[in-house]
Amino acid sequence: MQVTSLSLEAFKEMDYWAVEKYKLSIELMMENAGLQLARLVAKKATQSSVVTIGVGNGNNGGGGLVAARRLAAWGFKVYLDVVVPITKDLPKTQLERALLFGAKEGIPETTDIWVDAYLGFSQRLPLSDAFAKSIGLANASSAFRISLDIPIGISKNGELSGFEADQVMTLAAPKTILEQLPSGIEVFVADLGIPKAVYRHFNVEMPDFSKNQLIAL
Ligand SMILES: NC(=O)C1=CN([C@@H]2O[C@H](COP(=O)(O)OP(=O)(O)OC[C@H]3O[C@@H](n4cnc5c(N)ncnc54)[C@H](OP(=O)(O)O)[C@@H]3O)[C@@H](O)[C@H]2O)[C@@H](O)CC1
Ligand SMILES: [K+]
Repeated sequence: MQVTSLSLEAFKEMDYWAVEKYKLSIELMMENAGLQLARLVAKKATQSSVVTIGVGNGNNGGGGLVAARRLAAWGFKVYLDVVVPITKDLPKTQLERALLFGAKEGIPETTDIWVDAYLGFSQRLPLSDAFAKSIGLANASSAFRISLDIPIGISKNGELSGFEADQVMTLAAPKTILEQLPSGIEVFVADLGIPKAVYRHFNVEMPDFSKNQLIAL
């Protein structure tokens, strides 16, 4: 029987398969993730909106930085809340690109849309104080809040004690951990470009990305 959502462990395996068997690099998939995230932010934004994108030192942060670059390229005001030093190669390159495109480091006085690309599926709880501080500021602000892939601070059974997202844009396939989120939170799934054969191999239903690469669940 096909399943419609995946555990984080199963998703990591699926992802590994796409990289190994189809030479789909993380950078390519990150580009797809970041573009869809930028589209979701832009739908909510006006040209005067201030967007803050929070990033950590991993591929979740990397996806957020691609979104930052795309949004800056479209003319939006983008700030980056860089919580920890960005030392890993790919996120570091994405940070350089986003800054060259006009994103600014720091948290502005007011934010209209706050994006959580702090940490994704490799997050361990409890979070360090630096992440907890940023989450506190985001939750206390009046910003509309969007999480990339899974919210930072979500527990294994889906309790949301971290970033209080209004929307979550998850990648490639729905994740079971997101099924426990409060019903008011809108969840979207975005296409990473993983082929149907990989979904078939893992017995998971592929969302119909043929018409739309950003689908509301
Ligand atoms: N197809 C794909 O795979 C694609 C994946 N993409 C995205 O990648 C995401 C997964 O990325 P990821 O594995 O790099 O890890 P991520 O969740 O960003 O964490 C980063 C690092 O943070 C650290 N850390 C953990 N817990 C911590 C804590 N409590 N306090 C402090 N630090 C902590 C830990 O580093 P360590 O401490 O182990 O050195 C960890 O490695 C995924 O959710 C999706 O959004 C897309 O970009 C496109 C394609
Ligand atoms: K996140």
